[in-house]
Amino acid sequence: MHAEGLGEEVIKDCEQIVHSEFLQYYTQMKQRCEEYLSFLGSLPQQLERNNYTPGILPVLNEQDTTHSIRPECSCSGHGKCCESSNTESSDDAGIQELDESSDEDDYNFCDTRQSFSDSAASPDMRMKHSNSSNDVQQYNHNFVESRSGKGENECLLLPPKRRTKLPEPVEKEKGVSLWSMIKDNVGKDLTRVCLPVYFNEPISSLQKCFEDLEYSHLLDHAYDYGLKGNSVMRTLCVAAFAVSGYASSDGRPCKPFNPLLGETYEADFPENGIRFFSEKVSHHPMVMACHCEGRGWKFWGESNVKSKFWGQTIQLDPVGVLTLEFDDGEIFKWSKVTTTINNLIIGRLYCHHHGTMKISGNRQHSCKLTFKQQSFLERNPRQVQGVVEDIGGTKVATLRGKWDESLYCNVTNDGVNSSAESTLLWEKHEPPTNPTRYNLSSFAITLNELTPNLKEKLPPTDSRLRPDQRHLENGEYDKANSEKLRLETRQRMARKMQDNGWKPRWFDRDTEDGAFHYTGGYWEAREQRKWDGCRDIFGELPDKKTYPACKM
Ligand SMILES: CC(C)CCC[C@@H](C)[C@H]1CC[C@H]2[C@@H]3CC=C4C[C@@H](O)CC[C@]4(C)[C@H]3CC[C@]12C
Repeated sequence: MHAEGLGEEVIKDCEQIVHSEFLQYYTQMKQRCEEYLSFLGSLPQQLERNNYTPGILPVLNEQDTTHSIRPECSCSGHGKCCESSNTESSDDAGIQELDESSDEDDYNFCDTRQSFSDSAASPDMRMKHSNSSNDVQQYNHNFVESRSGKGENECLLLPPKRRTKLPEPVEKEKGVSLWSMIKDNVGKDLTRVCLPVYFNEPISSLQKCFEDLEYSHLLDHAYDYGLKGNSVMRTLCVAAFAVSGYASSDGRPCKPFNPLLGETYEADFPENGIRFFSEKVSHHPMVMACHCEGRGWKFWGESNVKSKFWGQTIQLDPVGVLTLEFDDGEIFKWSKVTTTINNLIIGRLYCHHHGTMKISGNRQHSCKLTFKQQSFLERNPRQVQGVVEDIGGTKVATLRGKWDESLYCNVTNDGVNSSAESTLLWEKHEPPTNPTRYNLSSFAITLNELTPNLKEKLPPTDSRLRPDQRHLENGEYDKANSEKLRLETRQRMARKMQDNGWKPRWFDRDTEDGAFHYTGGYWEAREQRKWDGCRDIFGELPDKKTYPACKM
């Protein structure tokens, strides 16, 4: 370059660029090697677990790819935390249905076909922050990229190929206005109004719970940071994870399906190193319990929202605590903040999240996050701010960003900012290239996929087998509506079943109003396709003779 007459400064710049690109490449390769090594390390166990004949390798690029997560459950973390949440709103990984009390029970279904303008979801493109490129940020970027589907084919783990779009709708969309549905119910509790399927998205609330784990890699980072003794970064990553669960709620105007009592959902995502399971454990009140195992951590909780209808808005206050336990014994607990759904009657329906979330750890650090209340004149809505404090209450790090965009942190030393530059902790994935009318994220698009291979392995209770939801996904609206009505008739028996002592199949609780915890055994039962006690909840109503057999 000297010989070509280039100036010293230009040469330095070039060196810098080459150096930073090399560093980026190096980090990426290191990451991939680590994943590959951990995968290789887990192979003998997997082969043993799956009884593969020696010499015959399992097929890896299928939906049911096995991975290195221990199947057993540990709920030892319950109640160990030094402090629990201070928010009255709370909840689990989760998500639940708007209709908390009687959902579609006393339905007054009317099939008015007018304009369904509210749901014209348009995924808005947001400005990307082009900020500092330090190691953590780069590491996160690479990680996000290798998991976001872009780098899918290069990934050494050969993850199952997941779909990138929903099926083309069979029928033309029907237009129905929400106002036409609720105008005859003014003064009644809107949550009790039964809506036709056009207001639903083809996702059940159990699947929606799993959406909170889209950015589970943050927990993998948190685990690694903790092992290296960096407790502040661990706490920051946990906080980023807790916020990231809200990202997919942006611009989603439709209602998830309310699962039937005993409905379940499994998500085996070896490419993310996680295995998730959830069950609807109570209909009155509506509660879903979930349990997820990742690399070095477990996450569990239950979701249950208390809703208040204010006319043009609905306020949802989640109830329940989420627990995250790392394999080294560190535990964090938190509760979700309040969600308000706005513009129910006029305008574009949207929701916002507000309140304080206290993430309490049982060791050195805890974090307090504030989801700012949205004001009418707010120029910068959806903001989240937070502080990480040590046990003595000293502020050691701050966090800021937006729940629908990204989060940055600043670690402070002795109360002084150690660097003026913020570090990117988390950034929302790009919207899908094939947008859906429900505005689902790329991750959400994959959740209801049912391959023939997976179908064979599922229990009869899995959300993917729910016929009305499947019809909606296929754009068969009339069939979806009639199946929805049939299942709602069935659902009306749920209260009776619960009163008669119905018990969830995979979760249990110590006291009548205690927290549900996973009793284990789902993945083991799946290996043997032994679905004892799992009824065909989506089939025709059982006749009187067989009815008492349903675990009453
Ligand atoms: C009347 C109908 C059409 C309105 C549609 C309402 C949609 C937007 C509502 C229905 C149920 C709601 C969800 C219910 C519960 C939770 C859990 C909470 O911790 C985060 C928000 C979240 C995930 C809500 C997001 C908004 C939601 C999906």
